[in-house]
Amino acid sequence: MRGTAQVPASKSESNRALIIQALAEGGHLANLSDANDTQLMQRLLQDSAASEFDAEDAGTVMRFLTAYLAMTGRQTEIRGTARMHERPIGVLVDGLRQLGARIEYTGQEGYPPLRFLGLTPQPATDGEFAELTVRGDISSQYISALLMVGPTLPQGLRIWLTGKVGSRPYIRMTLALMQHFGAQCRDLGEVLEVRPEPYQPTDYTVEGDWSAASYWYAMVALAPAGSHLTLPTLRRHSWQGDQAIVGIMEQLGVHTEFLSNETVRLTQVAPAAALRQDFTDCPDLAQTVAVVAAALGIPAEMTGLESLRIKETDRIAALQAELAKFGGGLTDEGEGVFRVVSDNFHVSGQEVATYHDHRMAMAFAPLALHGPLTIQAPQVVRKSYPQFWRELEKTGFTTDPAPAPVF
Ligand SMILES: O=C(O)C1=C[C@@H](OP(=O)(O)O)[C@@H](O)[C@H](O)C1
Ligand SMILES: C=C(OP(=O)(O)O)C(=O)O
Repeated sequence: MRGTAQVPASKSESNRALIIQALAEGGHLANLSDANDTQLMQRLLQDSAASEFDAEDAGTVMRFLTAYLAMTGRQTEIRGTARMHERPIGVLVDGLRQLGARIEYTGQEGYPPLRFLGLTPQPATDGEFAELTVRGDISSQYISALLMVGPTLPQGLRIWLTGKVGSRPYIRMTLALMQHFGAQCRDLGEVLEVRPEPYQPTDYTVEGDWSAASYWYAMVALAPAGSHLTLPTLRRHSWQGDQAIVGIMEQLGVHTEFLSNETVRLTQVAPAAALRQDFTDCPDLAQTVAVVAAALGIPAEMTGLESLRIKETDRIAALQAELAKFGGGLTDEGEGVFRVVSDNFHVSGQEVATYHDHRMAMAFAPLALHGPLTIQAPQVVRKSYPQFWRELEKTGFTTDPAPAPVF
């Protein structure tokens, strides 16, 4: 395996930049992601008069747009796919209600769909900021959503975080982008503060997506000796926590060299005998790492996987079912510890179910380096990486059917 693979622009950065741009009422965004999640966010933000918004299966769209619609006082509704209606949103709705938003659940309490009935201006509190206490152990997206509307509130916002905070780097990314657009905000650990200073229209160029890059790392890890790959657009000084893939993959046999501040070259090194990794900060890397460790027969202990059960699918159950087809597994050792096991791992024409989850398709695809396999519903990749199958073909894989333009 040799060559260059293009990764998409970061969907997390793109979707934050779009919300902030809408609140800043200006600024040019370059290199927005072609991910469906981003294209969707862009379309919905342009459709300001819609009586109903469909966030489809995009968590960031559902959560960020909910805060945006609520705090701009819109009277409208938001819904999503059947799976989205199983992904909780109560923590965010509670926070927005405390800030004066009138929101109703039109289905099950605590879950989308939602109806927005307008905004009741809140009397100024004694303190400097409007204050919220928000638990951080379900999704960081609620916290990012609240932070981004913070500059528009008359008193700004102070958020006290409680519980184990997952996906922290995504909160830092939110604050960094807000600051880029002129917001005055501070990360004090358990407390996050946003001053009531408006955003300034500012330009921003979105960086390449480190979560998407993880699948190329997986391919280099599983490729024949002597393989190497170049990935442009990945920033050395990134706001994305999923850059953690650099350190994790070093242990799984992939070395990263920064050819410049925006290009990496991946080469092979000897892998470690075992891996222990906490995914609290980088949950989207878990599937990639589990599959590679199983395929290489490297015992891996994985922790911090709590949020995986409420993503596009129950990713723990999906990994367990699909790894088993190859002679691998993910065993629940209790107290939040999962172990990747593999016994005579072999790839010989198995069919991988993808559970409406782009990351299931992309995490299992690299196994094709060890034998033929079928990925069901390959179009799921459009959520974050529509060109994925095309890029695979460019680096020497053969897919049947060949990637269609819709991919
Ligand atoms: O804010 C974001 O852009 C994201 C935060 C993470 O979600 P959680 O905070 O729910 O873990 C991550 O899994 C998701 O893909 C994108
Ligand atoms: C969990 C993900 O996305 P979201 O929560 O935004 O749907 C993901 O992209 O892996």
